[in-house]
Amino acid sequence: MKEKGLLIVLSGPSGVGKGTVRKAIFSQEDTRFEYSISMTTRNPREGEVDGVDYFFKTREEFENLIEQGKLLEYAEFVGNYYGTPVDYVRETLDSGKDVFLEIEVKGARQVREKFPEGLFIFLAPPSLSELQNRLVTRGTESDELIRGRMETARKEIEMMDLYDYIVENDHVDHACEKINSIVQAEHCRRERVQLRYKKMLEVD
Ligand SMILES: Nc1ncnc2c1ncn2[C@@H]1O[C@H](COP(=O)(O)OP(=O)(O)OP(=O)(O)O)[C@@H](O)[C@H]1O
Ligand SMILES: Nc1nc2c(ncn2[C@@H]2O[C@H](COP(=O)(O)O)[C@@H](O)[C@H]2O)c(=O)[nH]1
Repeated sequence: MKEKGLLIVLSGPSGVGKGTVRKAIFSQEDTRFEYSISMTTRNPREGEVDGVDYFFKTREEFENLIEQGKLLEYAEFVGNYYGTPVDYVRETLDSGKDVFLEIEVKGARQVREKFPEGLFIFLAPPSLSELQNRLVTRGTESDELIRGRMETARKEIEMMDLYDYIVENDHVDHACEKINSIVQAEHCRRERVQLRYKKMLEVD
């Protein structure tokens, strides 16, 4: 039987740099991950493309997806819905490929319940003031929305211990290197465990 892929969940507060780090990882030639494009009800930002950055949905469409059980997880984040399409994730993992999710903390908790064998990585900011600085510099949210995201960030940072690994995003290159090393080490660990089971079963 084909080995299933690894489900990698990158989470952390808004503005910490999840998207930047994910794009840097995916721009590497030898990347072995498949990115799961999320659904959202928020309006596209300038330059965002439907089906590339997100699948943009109306609230009604999103609520229908929830009712039909089409989402692996979903959450309301500062006034908008965000969710992960379940069929894509399951089919890609079944085909043996690693799937990479970039989602907020409430969603990551739901994924943990359904996929306890997943690899959960929290991307942390060097400090709260640097987080705020990144949100302000990005310039995509109003002051009021930034305040909302910062309030949520404080609660999210309290959940950091629920993750398998915490990676500080001080420099994008360092964060990418750490994430790639964690995934590589996790694959080796899992292969060793499987080999040990196989041997045990052969002896019995
Ligand atoms: N290591 C870093 N040092 C300095 N600035 C960074 C770093 N990583 C990302 N940034 C900048 O911080 C801002 C927020 O980054 P990004 O949009 O990737 O965050 P995010 O966590 O994906 O946010 P959201 O969850 O809201 O989508 C961007 O302007 C980005 O260029
Ligand atoms: N629970 C989920 N959270 C998601 C998903 N896709 C993105 N996100 C997170 O939402 C916030 C806000 O995103 P933004 O693009 O409006 O800045 C951020 O933390 C994203 O990581 C998802 O499918 N599920």
